[in-house]
Amino acid sequence: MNARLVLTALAVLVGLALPLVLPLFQVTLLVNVLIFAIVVTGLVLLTGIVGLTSFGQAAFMGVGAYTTAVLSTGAGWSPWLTLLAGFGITALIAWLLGVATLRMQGHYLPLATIAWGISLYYVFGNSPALGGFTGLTNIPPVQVFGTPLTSPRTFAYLALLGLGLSALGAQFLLSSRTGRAMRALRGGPLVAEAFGVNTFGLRVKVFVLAALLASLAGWLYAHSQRFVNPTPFSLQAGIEYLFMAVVGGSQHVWGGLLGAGLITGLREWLRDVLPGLIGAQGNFEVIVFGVLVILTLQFARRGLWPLVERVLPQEGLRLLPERTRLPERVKPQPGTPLLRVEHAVKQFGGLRAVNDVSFELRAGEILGLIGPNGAGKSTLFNLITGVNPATSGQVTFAGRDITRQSAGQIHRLGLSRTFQHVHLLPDLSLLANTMMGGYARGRAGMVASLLHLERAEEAALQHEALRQLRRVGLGEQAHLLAGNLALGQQRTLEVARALVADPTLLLLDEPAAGLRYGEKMELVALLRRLRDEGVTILIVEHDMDLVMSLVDRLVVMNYGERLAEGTPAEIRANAAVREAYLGVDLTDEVA
Ligand SMILES: Nc1ncnc2c1ncn2[C@@H]1O[C@H](COP(=O)(O)OP(=O)(O)OP(=O)(O)O)[C@@H](O)[C@H]1O
Repeated sequence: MNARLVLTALAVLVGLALPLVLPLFQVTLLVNVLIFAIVVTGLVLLTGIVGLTSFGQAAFMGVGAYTTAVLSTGAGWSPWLTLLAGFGITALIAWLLGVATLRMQGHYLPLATIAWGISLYYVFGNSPALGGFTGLTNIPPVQVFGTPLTSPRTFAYLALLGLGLSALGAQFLLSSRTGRAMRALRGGPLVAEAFGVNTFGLRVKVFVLAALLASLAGWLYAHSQRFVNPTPFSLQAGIEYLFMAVVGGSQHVWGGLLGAGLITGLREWLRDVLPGLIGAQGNFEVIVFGVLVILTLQFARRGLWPLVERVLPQEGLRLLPERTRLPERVKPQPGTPLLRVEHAVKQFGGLRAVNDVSFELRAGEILGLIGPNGAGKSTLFNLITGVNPATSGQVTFAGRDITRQSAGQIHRLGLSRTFQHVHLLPDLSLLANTMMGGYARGRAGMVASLLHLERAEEAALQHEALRQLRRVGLGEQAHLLAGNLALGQQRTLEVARALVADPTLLLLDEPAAGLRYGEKMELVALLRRLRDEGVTILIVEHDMDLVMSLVDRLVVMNYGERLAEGTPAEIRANAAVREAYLGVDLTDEVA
């Protein structure tokens, strides 16, 4: 029996018993904790996982609360209908805000959510139709099977259901293809885009989802209090939700509940004790929260939940039964042209980083791209992978013109890559990291993931990832965390991840950088084995020894131009290349 499952079941049982056994005052507090935890669950997904900060979650909560307050008191709508209305309005606002700000990197979203939080507070407070700063009263109770939930004890079960569904959906999402793409977004769009993720679309979706969770919380809040006023939906409340996420552990769904519980409980306690200690009335607890957040960031950067996690039993590798296999790509015949670069130019202002470079790569070969520092190798690499398009010239891959295509579109045509600086998800297992490479081979979207309806596809991805891990020699470590691997193994893991995409062309960006001699030898052996299995490889590398002993042909660049092209023996004998690599005696080095 899975120990974690038992603990979760116990936690659920305790949760179900609490509304019955606690004194009424504490049940009211519990209801608030559960409602706040729903908002923080959204922040876990948005801020903890994807890395986008929103100060506006309390305002989205306000949209849900005021929608139900207005429609259920003024128009006599059933609260169940007003919940849907709140979702509709929230989704529209969040989508508009997201589309306007999420295309841009940087602080646009946090600033926009601050503006949104402040303005909505004053809209609520200054609208007579919304009751101004006094708010709206006489909100009807929610009815379940004809029974009105008027007591906090019964209402707590509705809040528990709301949080339970939100947390379960969030957990399901995080353990899915979409969840892995969300995690990959955290370090910037580069990796996610390289594996075919529509990064902008995904950011908008997560932002809307987090807003919907806040809206649900607002609806619950309005019907638990039975009145609304603007205070709980102010910018300050929005900041407090971020505090909860940071203190609890913003990358964990359980961390959200822990943070909501700690901050809410602490606030009640401080409100009792602080005025006595200080001798004056005021919101002094906010100062304590500020100190608490600073201390958390100093001593437990990832919040308190990871500390709890350390003492919990660790989860082993749980494989789903494989029912189907992922469809495979038709591979080109060995020797047929696969990639063609023609007169490629890349201009950065006055600098031509790539100047009229042409070469061809045929299926089944390993081609090396070498050149001294600043020769333009990385720029050419970016131009082939769609990270940075060419200023002029043409790049053809698998018979298609990819010159103006995005990284994701090119990836879907069969090009898969590794990175010069390793980009892995250190907190995830090798298996989960490898599965990220198969993103473009899956179909399941966010809704299917939230509902756990993508298990057959997930199983197929798991088994394909495990096959690729075994192929590169990491099968035994599949359950370990990627962050615990040595650099050489991390680079090998990136190769496995790229292979899960079932590529026709594997692009390796300086795979030997930073490796020790033994690790380099292992890498060479692996790449040779892959070539023998028919994988086509383009490798950009500094290490001449490694390149010369591995590749079939070489393209040498210097000052942005193609200096030479040929077999390792021809390149070694080339006088111009020797000159470009002044001080590097190619003959000696390889001997
Ligand atoms: N985004 C950019 N903006 C302006 N100049 C750039 C940009 N990217 C690269 N360059 C310049 O283009 C030239 C080629 O750089 P590139 O990184 O492609 O060379 P490289 O051969 O990969 O070098 P290294 O081996 O050191 O990584 C360099 O002079 C570099 O400063």
